[in-house]
Amino acid sequence: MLNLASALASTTIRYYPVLTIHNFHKAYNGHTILRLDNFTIDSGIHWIRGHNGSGKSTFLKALAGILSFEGDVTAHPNISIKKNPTAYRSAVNFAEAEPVFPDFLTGTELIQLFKSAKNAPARQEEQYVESMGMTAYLPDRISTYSSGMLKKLSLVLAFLGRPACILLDEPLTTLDADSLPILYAWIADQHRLAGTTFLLSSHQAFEGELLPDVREILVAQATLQHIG
Ligand SMILES: Nc1ncnc2c1ncn2[C@@H]1O[C@H](COP(=O)(O)OP(=O)(O)OP(=O)(O)O)[C@@H](O)[C@H]1O
Repeated sequence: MLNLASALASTTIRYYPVLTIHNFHKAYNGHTILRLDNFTIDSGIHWIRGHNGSGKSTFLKALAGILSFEGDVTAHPNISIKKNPTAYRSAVNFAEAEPVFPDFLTGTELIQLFKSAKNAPARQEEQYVESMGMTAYLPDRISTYSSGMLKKLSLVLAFLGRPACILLDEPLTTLDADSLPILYAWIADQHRLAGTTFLLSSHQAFEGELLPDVREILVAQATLQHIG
C-alpha cells in the first residue's frame, strides 16, 4: 500500500530551470534598469508584474535576444543567448507589447515567414487563427489592421515552432473581452501538452482563474523577485 508521503511525492510538480540568468546588467545612458547576479526561471507559467517603467519590457526584450545587455542567459539545457543565438532563438519565442511589422505584407505572408524561420509543423497556425476569428482579415495588408488585430497576429506568431519558452509582453492589452479566455486556453494547452514555459508581463496583479499554477515575479528597484 502506498503511504501518504510517497503518494504526495508522486503528485508533486517537478520544476526545472528553463532560463538561467547570470551577471545580468542593463543600463540606458548609464542609468541601471535591471541588475541580476543569478536568477532562474523554472518551468511553469510566470506572471511578471511591476509598475510602469519598472523594467518588464526591458527584461523580456533582453531574454528574447533583441536588446543588448551585459552578462548571459542560458536556455535549458545549456544554450547561451550569446554563444548559440540561433539555437536560443528557436527555443525562446517573443511577442512584443506593441508589435510593429512590415505593413506592406499580409498577415498570411508573415505567418508563412515565421513558420519557415521557426521550422513549424504544417498547418500549426490554423487552430490559433480559427479560434481567434482571424481568418477573414489575414489576407489583407498589415497596414489595414487595428491594434487588436495586430496583437492577435503577434500572439499567433509567438506560438509557432516548438519553443521551450514563450515570452508575452503585455499580452492582454488591446485584446477584447471575448479573446482573453481564448488566449488563456492557448497558454494552458501549450503548457500542458508541450511543457512550454510562459513569461507573461503586466502592470496588474494576476486575477484570472483560467490559468493553472501561475507564479508571480515582481520587478521593482532594478531587480526581480519570485513572490509566489
Ligand atoms: N530605449 C530607451 N532609452 C532610454 N531609456 C529607456 C529606453 N527604453 C526604456 N527605457 C527606460 O527604462 C525603464 C524601463 O522601461 P520598460 O519599458 O522596460 O518598463 P516597463 O516595466 O515595461 O513599463 P510599462 O509597464 O510602462 O510598459 C524606464 O525608466 C524607461 O524610461
